Amino acid sequence: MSNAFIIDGKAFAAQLRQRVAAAVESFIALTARKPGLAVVLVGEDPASQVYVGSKKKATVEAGMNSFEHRLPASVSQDELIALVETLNADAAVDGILVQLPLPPHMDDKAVIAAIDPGKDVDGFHVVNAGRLAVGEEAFVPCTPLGCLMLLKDHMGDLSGKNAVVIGRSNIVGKPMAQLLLAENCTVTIAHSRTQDLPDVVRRADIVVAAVGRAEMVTGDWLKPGAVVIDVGINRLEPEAGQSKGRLVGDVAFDDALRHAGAITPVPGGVGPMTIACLLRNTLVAAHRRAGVAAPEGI
Ligand SMILES: Nc1nc(=O)c2c([nH]1)NC[C@@H]1CN(c3ccc(C(=O)N[C@@H](CCC(=O)O)C(=O)O)cc3)C=[N+]21
Repeated sequence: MSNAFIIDGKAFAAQLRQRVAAAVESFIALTARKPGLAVVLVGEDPASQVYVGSKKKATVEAGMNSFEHRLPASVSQDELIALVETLNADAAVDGILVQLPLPPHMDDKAVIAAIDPGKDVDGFHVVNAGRLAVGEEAFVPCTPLGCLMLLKDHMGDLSGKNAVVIGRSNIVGKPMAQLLLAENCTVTIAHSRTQDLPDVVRRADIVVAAVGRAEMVTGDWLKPGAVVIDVGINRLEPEAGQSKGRLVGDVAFDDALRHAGAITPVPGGVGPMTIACLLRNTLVAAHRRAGVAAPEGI
């Protein structure tokens, strides 16, 4: 079989960011204020600092306000929740993102529960998870939303397709399955206890890999022509003479290329879509809070 089509998430994300930036201009013309995203980072995890930095840059490039709050890892959960409550009450803040993971002395669930669901642009609050599950308008977590956009752009109608989601996290696996179900896919959620995982994956027209294990899905697991969305971002050990290891996904990319119909690369696939969807959700939150209709098709 010939090589798979490579789905360019980076290019799609750049276009989405342009559409968001244009809609931000119209929003400002209408309301005389900029949409605002507050990002809260607790502690000094280097990877989290990089992500927060790129979110800030993208937010400002889209014409929105970025409010960054960096707190020491020693901060108490009550102090963090007090900050979230201040942001809930701040009229200039449309979206609130508390960077995960939080330090071990904190309960992610309690902190997320403190976020106003109308400002929960990560879509992690139980109110948004519940709305998604019952088919009401909800903020959808950015990574699965970005995956769905790439799938629909590449495949068109997804009705009746067999989709296998590998991974059952609240952040990716579960909302991804809900979105695919809403698109009329037949959805299987596979996970670490799934029996005969390669056989389960072999039935899939659509494979979304979100397990966090480097290059776990190999080409022989794939039905020929399957569309593969690789959510994993894993850094390998550095090779001799290198300071940084390579970034790889949960799919063995070169191997999968010979079996798949299409596949997202890592980097340059799902990652950039996550940030673009965060801007998109913030734009939508701003419109809802202002009581004006959000533009179609964003
Ligand atoms: N409350 C919260 N919301 C999040 O959305 C959230 C979070 N916490 N914690 C951490 C994860 C991770 N995450 C990524 C975003 C963009 C890339 C991204 O753009 N990656 C680039 C490359 C990055 C690189 O080179 O290191 C790519 O895949 O092409 C990756 C990962 C958002 N997260």
